[in-house]
Amino acid sequence: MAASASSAINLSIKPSHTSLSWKTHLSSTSALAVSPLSGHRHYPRFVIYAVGDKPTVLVAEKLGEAGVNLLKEFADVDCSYNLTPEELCNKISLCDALIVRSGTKVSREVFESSGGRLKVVGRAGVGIDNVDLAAATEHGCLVVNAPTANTVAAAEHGISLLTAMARNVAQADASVKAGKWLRNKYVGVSLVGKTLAVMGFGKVGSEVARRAKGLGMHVIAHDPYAPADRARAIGVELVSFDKAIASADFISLHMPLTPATNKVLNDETFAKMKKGVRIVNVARGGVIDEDALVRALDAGIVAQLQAALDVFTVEPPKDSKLVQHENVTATPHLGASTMEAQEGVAIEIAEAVVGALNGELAATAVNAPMVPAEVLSELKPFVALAEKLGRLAVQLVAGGSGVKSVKVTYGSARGPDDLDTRLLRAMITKGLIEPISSSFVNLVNADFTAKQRGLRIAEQRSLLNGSPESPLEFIQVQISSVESKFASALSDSGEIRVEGRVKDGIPHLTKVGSFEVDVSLEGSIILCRQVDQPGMIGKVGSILSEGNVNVSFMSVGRVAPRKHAVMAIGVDDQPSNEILKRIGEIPAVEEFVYLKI
Ligand SMILES: NC(=O)C1=CN([C@@H]2O[C@H](COP(=O)(O)OP(=O)(O)OC[C@H]3O[C@@H](n4cnc5c(N)ncnc54)[C@H](O)[C@@H]3O)[C@@H](O)[C@H]2O)C=CC1
Ligand SMILES: O=C(O)C(=O)COP(=O)(O)O
Repeated sequence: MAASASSAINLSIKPSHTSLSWKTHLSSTSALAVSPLSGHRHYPRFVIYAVGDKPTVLVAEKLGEAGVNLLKEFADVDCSYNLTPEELCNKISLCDALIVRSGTKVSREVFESSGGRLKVVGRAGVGIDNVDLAAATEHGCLVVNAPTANTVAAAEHGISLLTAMARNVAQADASVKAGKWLRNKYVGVSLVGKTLAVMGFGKVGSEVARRAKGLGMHVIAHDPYAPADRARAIGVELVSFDKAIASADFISLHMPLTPATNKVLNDETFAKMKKGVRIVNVARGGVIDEDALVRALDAGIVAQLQAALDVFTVEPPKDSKLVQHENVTATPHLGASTMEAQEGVAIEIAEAVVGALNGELAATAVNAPMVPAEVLSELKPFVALAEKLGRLAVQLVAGGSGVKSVKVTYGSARGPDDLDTRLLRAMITKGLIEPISSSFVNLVNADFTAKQRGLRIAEQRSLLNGSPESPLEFIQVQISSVESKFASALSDSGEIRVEGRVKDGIPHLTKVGSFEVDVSLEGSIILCRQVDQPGMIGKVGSILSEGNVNVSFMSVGRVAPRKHAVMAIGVDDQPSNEILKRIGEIPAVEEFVYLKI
């Protein structure tokens, strides 16, 4: 059994508004808390739900036509380019999704201004450094990108800059246009046999490496996370950062901008480079300390240092010293700008955004687990079960208790590595939190919301014998250190315990406390503890039928004949207060609770 846990503060249970019970806990039949999204809850939708019939997608930067057309089949599309930050914040509360490229800052203010409506941000490209991911996650907003369609375009642009810089193409072009003919001034250097250090050996970096090999260069790479066999397959040696920058004639940057890569080329690192090194940056401006680069260029610390830059810390760049420098070749962030890449990126992001708005898990999710499609289809019924068990368990907690600690046990015949529980944990969290708060919980923000509310969820596996055909046999949810409004839901060790299984694709409640029951988790449930005796099912059934409440399922779990029994009754309709009161007044009924699923 493996256990993992998230950290905790305190989750207070408000006075019951989603469940009713008599005898052990008297409360009124106040209105049920129904979120505007609750109509979708019975579907295994993982991430988000579109609000209204047609969602609205704001496309804030130029997107290829094929992508816009694809979006229009599904959504109202508002293509508004060049919005100021204020205009974006004003518009966003009317949008379910936002699509941007690198030119739009999707800041915390954008998420805060959305009033909870913004559910997907699509980045039509790779780098997501212009999106505040922490704020997106806190607001339950999925961020997806289009990570593959512009790889070749960026690699080709890197190679263009490399070759153009080696032969002073940009400078020579400008001088010819200025009426000069300076054949001696613009003598270049050859690429063949020179060492190229590729910094960041991911998709773009490895394509640059492949092309540079074709130009006869000796290619080394630095990437702490790249698999050695991928490098070996292309004939590239992975080396340390210091070795890469010290031995390179050319350095090409292809890592993302992160706290670790911010200004990774600086005064200190420039000083370690070879004389005459040439640097290409098609990644992000922020990986170079631009002031240090200007200093290195000016001081000639590195003789004939040259740089070819497609990206800048601030775009368009404000530092004219850098872009005006004679040894600098500059392009306006054109790496992804080919016709082919832009069409590809537009389709890739439109499909991801539409999928996410339809509640599918996105394969390119940046701030949520990516679950392969085949795993997803297997897990679907268990995802529904997980949410319902969470929802039931929390409704069994007596008002005033603080839920801090939840233990989830997954009963499975599969090996420990064969079950991805992130989705299940998120849905249990959703079930636990939504009935008692106004929070909207989804796969994106489940762990964050749990942590923020002080809800610790420990997961463990119970390895079962038997056929591993199904990913799971049962899920058990236990809430410890709380009082229950239905004492029979407490296990021998004092935790609220509910357990469920999937039968014929439908989630069933199969255990409450120590009592075995079997009731399908659809509609709502009445749990009743009574002294086991003939006629109980009939009595409860006839009271419900007098209230025109349709019973979908009934099951009785008992410890022994004529001793205590728990009756679980599935009902399609919500019984009135009066009907519930009459059930409570049956003399053999010791306690009961009405639970909304
Ligand atoms: N100029 C442009 O228009 C374009 C720029 N880009 C930028 O290029 C960069 C790379 O893109 P992809 O190759 O698609 O991403 P990727 O994720 O496939 O590759 C990035 C690589 O950088 C590595 N890395 C992470 N931290 C590192 C560190 N501290 N030192 C060295 N390597 C590190 C990662 O392990 C990964 O292998 C991104 O910043 C992206 O935004 C991408 C496309 C177009
Ligand atoms: O994909 C990336 O990371 C890029 O930098 C491309 O940016 P763009 O979409 O052209 O603004």
